[in-house]
Amino acid sequence: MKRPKLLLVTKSRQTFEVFHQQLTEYFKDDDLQIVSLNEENCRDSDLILLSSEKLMDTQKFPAEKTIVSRRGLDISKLEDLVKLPSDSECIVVNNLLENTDEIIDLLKSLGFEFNMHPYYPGSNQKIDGIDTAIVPSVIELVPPYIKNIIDIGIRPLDFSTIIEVSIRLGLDSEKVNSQSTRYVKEIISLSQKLSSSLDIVKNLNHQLEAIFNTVHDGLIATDDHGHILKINKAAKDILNYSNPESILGKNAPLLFPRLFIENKKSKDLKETAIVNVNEKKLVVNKSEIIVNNRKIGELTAFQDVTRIQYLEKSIRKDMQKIGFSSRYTSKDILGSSRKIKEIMSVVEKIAKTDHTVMILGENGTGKELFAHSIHDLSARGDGPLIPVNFAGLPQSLAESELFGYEDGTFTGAKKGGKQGLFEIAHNGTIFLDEIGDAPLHIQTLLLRVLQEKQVMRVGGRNLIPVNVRVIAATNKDLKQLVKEGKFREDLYYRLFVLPIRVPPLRERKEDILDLLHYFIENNSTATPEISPAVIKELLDYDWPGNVRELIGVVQYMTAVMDDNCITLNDLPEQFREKMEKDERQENDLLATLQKEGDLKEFYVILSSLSQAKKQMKNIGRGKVVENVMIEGYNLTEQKVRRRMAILRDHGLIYCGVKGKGSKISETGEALLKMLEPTLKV
Ligand SMILES: Nc1ncnc2c1ncn2[C@@H]1O[C@H](COP(=O)(O)OP(=O)(O)OP(=O)(O)O)[C@@H](O)[C@H]1O
Repeated sequence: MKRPKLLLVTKSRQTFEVFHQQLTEYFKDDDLQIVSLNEENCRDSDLILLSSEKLMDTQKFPAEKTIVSRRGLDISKLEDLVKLPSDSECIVVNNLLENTDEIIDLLKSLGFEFNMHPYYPGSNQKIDGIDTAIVPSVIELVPPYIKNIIDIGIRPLDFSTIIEVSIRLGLDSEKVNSQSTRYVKEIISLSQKLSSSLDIVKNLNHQLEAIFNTVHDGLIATDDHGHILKINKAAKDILNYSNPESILGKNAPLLFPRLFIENKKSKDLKETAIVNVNEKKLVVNKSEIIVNNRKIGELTAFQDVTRIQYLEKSIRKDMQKIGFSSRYTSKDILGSSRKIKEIMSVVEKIAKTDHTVMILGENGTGKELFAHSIHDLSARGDGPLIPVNFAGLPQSLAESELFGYEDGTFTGAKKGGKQGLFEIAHNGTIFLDEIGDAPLHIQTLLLRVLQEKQVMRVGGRNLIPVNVRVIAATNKDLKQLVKEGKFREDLYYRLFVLPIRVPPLRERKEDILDLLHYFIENNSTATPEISPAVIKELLDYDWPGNVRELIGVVQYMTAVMDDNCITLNDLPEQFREKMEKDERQENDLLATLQKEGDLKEFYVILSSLSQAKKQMKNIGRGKVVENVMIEGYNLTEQKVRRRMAILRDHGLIYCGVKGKGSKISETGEALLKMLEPTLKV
């Protein structure tokens, strides 16, 4: 059988080669002879295949055996086109306007909706803002300002043209069929790729939708004309929108005028506006939605302030639970002494200022209690109160605890870094307890925060502004530490803006009874009876550990007492020592007095002075001798003088100089009381 001859007419050599290769893939060499254009071939070819209709005009081809090829796209190059967003602006480049238009038409017919502008030699227009070109292999024609070139390659013959060639030449179509399987496979693989990326997009969309609806902020996305593109559940809840009809596409400013129109007053998009809607106060923020460098609409985000206030409250409650808020208020400070009343009135005044406070006082006097009260009474009372105790803070940790650290600063450091206590105390108060124990390098950093009101995390480079009030406390003599070079003088002056001194308990003994009764009530179910002797011991005691020691003593007494009654036996160790010492001293005194004379003689001298004291009188030796005689004791003035000197030497009486008379002391009265039961006549 004669081998049919196909004349292939193309404009370029490259196209000829692509077509040739394609046809020989489908038809065996011995089935079909493919030839290029010359006169002879034109005459005796069985079929003429033109690559483009334009070629019809170049020469008179016999119409009955001429077909114009339909051209497709190289599937292997389609992927880049598919990835290009559908509303992209691009130029389509080719050698002639009509060839360019042909590609544009083809792409449109395939469903690509890019904004395509023809570009060919001589068109010379520069289209602003376009940086993508679609080009069938002729990359050299692409203008230099284009950054993104999508080469779709030389467009091959459309599959239908190959089928037509096979039919017109009466060729075996079995091979064509088998080849078509490969073509279909390519399409399937491409569409699989596409559908898997579509799946990813679908999943992403799904996740975005979920996030959109999970946030508590109201979110409304609108297009450039204010039509709603998307609205989340929170937005509908906040705006009380329960209309079941679809809200998408509706005009947002018409539907929610207060939210959109009132908010328009803020010119700056980033500005936050407060708008009243349905008796709710909403904080509104707007931002632009930008896609491919183009603004396509706006996102309006809003929160119900009442909800924020509620959240703040519950956070504050949580902070209280973990100790980040004041545990005590001024009502917790007990005591009715003049000193405590004075200090409370100072505390109230100090609390109204925002200055640094330095609380001085011995251990256990209640410095922490005062710090909490100042914070609680201040304008920062609703903010955090962060206590830092330098006595218990390891030196190695002090800096990172106070100032925080950045991610990756040390091995084992928390991912994402950690806030320091100063940052946590923002808008509140930091209580620097036992400040005298702060290491010198930390003192330097503290000074910097106090001066600059900014902190820098360990390993960080940014300064973080903090608004924190400082209350410091110490039981040490800071002035002395400054002299010894252990405390920075500049920090000392920074801290001593408002110093207050909490007096030790022994200087305000009136408070002992208030505190005693309060703590006893707190430590026992039924209020116990307290023997007066115990009260006397408690009032006489020096309380080196102050209120903290008193709490301990009450706990001890209520634990060991019998029959709900506290007696001398229930006093703890430190009292027993004192009582034994007192007893020893008493016995020593009695022994000394007895050595010097009759105890009764001392008794009458003391009793005579005690009587005079009751009458608010100081009496001289002569009067004492007189009184002693009245009592029936015949003591010479000399003897009386000697006994009075002994009493004076033991602190039982005071003797005035030059006839000013003498007076019984408190210890003298105590001894008198002790001797009374046995010696009183
Ligand atoms: N005036 C007061 N009224 C009621 N409780 C008090 C009073 N003063 C102190 N306390 C109680 O005494 C205990 C010790 O007080 P706080 O810890 O405030 O003393 P501090 O001076 O800070 O001691 P330190 O210097 O040892 O830290 C606490 O339990 C506190 O509640």
